[in-house]
Amino acid sequence: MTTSAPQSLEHATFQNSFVEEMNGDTTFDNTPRQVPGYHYSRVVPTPVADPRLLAWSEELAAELGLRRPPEQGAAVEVLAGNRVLESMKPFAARYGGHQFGSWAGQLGDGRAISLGEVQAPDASSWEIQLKGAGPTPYSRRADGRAVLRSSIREFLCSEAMHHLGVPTTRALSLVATGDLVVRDMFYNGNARPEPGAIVARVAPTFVRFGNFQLLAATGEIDNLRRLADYVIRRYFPALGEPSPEVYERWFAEVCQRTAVLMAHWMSVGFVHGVMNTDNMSILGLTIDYGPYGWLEPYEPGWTPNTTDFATHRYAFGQQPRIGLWNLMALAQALTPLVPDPLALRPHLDEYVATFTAKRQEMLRRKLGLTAAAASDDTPLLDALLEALAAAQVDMTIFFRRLSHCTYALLTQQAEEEATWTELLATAAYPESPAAGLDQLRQWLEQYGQRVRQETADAETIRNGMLAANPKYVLRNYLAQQAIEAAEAGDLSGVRRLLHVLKTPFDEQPEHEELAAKRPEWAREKPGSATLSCSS
Ligand SMILES: Nc1ncnc2c1ncn2[C@@H]1O[C@H](COP(=O)(O)OP(=O)(O)OP(=O)(O)O)[C@@H](O)[C@H]1O
Ligand SMILES: [Mg+2]
Repeated sequence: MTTSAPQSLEHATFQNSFVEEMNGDTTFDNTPRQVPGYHYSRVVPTPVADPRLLAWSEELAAELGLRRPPEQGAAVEVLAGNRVLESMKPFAARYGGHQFGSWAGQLGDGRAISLGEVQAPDASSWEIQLKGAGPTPYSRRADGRAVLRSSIREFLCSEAMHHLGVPTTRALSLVATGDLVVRDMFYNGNARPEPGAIVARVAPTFVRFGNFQLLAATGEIDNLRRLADYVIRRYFPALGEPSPEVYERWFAEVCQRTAVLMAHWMSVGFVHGVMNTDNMSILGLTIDYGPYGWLEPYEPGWTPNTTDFATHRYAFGQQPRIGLWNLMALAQALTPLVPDPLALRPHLDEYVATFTAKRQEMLRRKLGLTAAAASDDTPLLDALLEALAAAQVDMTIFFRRLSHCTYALLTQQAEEEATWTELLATAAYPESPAAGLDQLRQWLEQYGQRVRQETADAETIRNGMLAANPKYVLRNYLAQQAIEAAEAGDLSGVRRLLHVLKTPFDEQPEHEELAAKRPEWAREKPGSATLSCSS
């Protein structure tokens, strides 16, 4: 793919670096089993009945130099796994992981099948992976498939996160399979057939913490080193040729990237929902859009994942801590590669420092504050997070409105007290505690004093804030409404969200209703307020 004219996917030439450089199980036997000694298993996607293109990411396709295919035809056959190109060597990766804090042993790609890598016009290399493409040796007792509702969620959120500036795997296409998939959505004995779908995901690599963990756990140290060397040479070339010192620097880099990722999630109100170590990208990307959710009322203890209701291990406010826990698990796995395992420890402390600094920097941007040597804003920022948790206002609306209110304050367009009253009324939910709203009002008064010390003009401050506080995020109820319509054959909701979420920082007045607070009906609604891992 070196020509500049976009080409159709079926004419792309794939490279297969993972397959060629790693150790592969080439039995092509999909019997669920342990696959010791290997990094991956060669597999072939299982064809589906009637693949049709439902959605396509124009921006990602442009980056990859690909042309939008028609609804049916050769390219869609590739995106559904019905057609394997000659240059492809599809595989399922072998990995393990800690699930909800417990070591789960071998997991692996049970329904994701990588097709290989394509080279973009800018010479960057991108792996394309089909999620829901059929059984692999890692499917355990499951079917290797994915349903339409979870595939819509993965497709939309991957692209929405990218346009918000959050590091993430991408989604190129959403394809309906024409097959039915049986799922018990809440594991309560109500299994039903649902339409199946496949998302083509795209990332430089999908290697996870769990790939390393499994090799360490089974004592496959040569394979562990080989995987680390592959990842470092291909994805962290600036660190130099692999050596014990380079392994350490690489771990430090993974800590940094994970810290930055956590700061991004906290800044936009994203709750991943299943931060198991098999869902942690070695590149620091958001990976696996399962039972995720977006904070509406600001509640640090909130998670949409019903599987996690007992412990709230992966609740919004826990995420930075879990990032650290997961990095400790990765450090444990990498100890055979470094002479002094204790040498990895300081990088875990650096994770905390990087997260704290990045979080503060992002919060200051959201508030229109520049780092002033004269004032330490830490107490103000900490007090904001406490006040938001006490008031439980809508996070996205609060910050977006604040951008406009700050402008009004600085230009003296409105009286300060009235400005804050309007802001709180706009962002509050019926259940927002009155005492919490008072606390947030007091915080706003302190903030008013602080922001007046900024030297930039009001318009610059407002524009900076508007570029840091999105108007549109993939609210839980909006995704659910689009899914229900899509299941009834109407894809306009999916397409509209895809379109609006491309420019989440723009006003887009014609789409104002997609910026609305969660309606009361959505408060407890399954699929909106609550989700499970059944997908
Ligand atoms: N329907 C399924 N068929 C086979 N394996 C599955 C299925 N659903 C999940 N798995 C496997 O169960 C494990 C944990 O699932 P999890 O929900 O984290 O992943 P996922 O949503 O399938 O995928 P990914 O992490 O690739 O986005 C993984 O090994 C995954 O491949
Ligand atoms: Mg997963």
